[in-house]
Amino acid sequence: MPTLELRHLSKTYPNGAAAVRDVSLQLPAGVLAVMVGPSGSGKSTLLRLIAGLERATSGEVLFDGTALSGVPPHRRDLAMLFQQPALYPYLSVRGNLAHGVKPLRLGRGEADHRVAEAARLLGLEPLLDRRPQELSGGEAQRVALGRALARRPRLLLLDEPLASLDAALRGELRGELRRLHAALGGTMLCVTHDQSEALALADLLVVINEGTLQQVGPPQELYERPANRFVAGFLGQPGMNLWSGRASDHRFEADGGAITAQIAGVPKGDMVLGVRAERLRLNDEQVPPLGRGRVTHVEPQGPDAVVHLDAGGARCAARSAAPCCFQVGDDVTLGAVADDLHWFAADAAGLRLA
Ligand SMILES: Nc1ncnc2c1ncn2[C@@H]1O[C@H](COP(=O)(O)OP(=O)(O)OP(=O)(O)O)[C@@H](O)[C@H]1O
Repeated sequence: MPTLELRHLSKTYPNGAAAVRDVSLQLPAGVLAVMVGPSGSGKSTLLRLIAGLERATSGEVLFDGTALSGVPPHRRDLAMLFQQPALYPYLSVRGNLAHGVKPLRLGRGEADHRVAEAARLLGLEPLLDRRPQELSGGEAQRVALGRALARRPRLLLLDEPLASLDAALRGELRGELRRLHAALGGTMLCVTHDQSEALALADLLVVINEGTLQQVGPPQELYERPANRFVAGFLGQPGMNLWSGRASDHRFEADGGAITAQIAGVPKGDMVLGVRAERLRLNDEQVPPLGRGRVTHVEPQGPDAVVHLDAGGARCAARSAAPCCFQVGDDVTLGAVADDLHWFAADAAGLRLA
């Protein structure tokens, strides 16, 4: 039985914003799921609906098969962690952790044990007597996480918990979240708009756009076989190269004519060709050619570089090992093996064809 199930969940705010549209989703027990999507795509609204902080316009949230409508937030066996940790300024770290378990009315011994365990797991022991204003941003976020974990909720909802931290701390806390999840079990649903964070964290990735669920699955599967053009373009740094064009007689020609490819097994007509930047080969005679492009700029990224190109008026990008041998203005051959070509419908839904 899945822990959390959303059935045809929709939310339209009184101002007419349709933030969540007919979302159905099942999260198996014990999974670390990460929801990702652009700003304004409805991620926070979905979390708030699950937590009971917003009322759904239609549809249901079920927990272990039981509908939660009418169950107030504090009666749901879940904890929610926000982007800005809301700690009680007049309580010490110990007091803040203890406050998390207060509503559970545990015996003194058990409450103390939960606080000590959360402090140990999150490395907060040296900070237990400090006040929130004496903590760094990362420490404060760890206390908020510890307070949520001390309750041992069966479902932990995290809304951009790492967004206010610098890159190094984000990486550290990301590792901690994974470790805590492995140590404590329970189901976690974490929201982020940072897709590289999502790829690194998730057992299960949930992609949402304009309030609509786009695809759910293991991150690598979504990266390698995106279900539609949105997922293809959203995941990846940079997102997948996408060329609109037309196919006929086993041959695709992109608008502008600079890119062509052989195709089999897809219908004729308007469609979109996709190739991941790391699979787009430059001046590589070993792979079938797709066409030609001109280098517009080169972005060094340490171990490799992103080479941006113009191919017949369409922009695209390729990854090239460092040191990068391409320069602005270079005219290069683009190529890719057949297995690295993705085909999508040209209509608004943009579903994967092959
Ligand atoms: N309380 C509200 N009243 C009216 N409209 C709202 C409210 N909260 C959110 N919205 C609208 O609903 C849509 C989804 O917002 P939501 O905050 O859920 O998106 P998000 O994906 O979490 O965005 P972000 O990544 O920027 O936090 C947006 O169009 C937003 O303007």
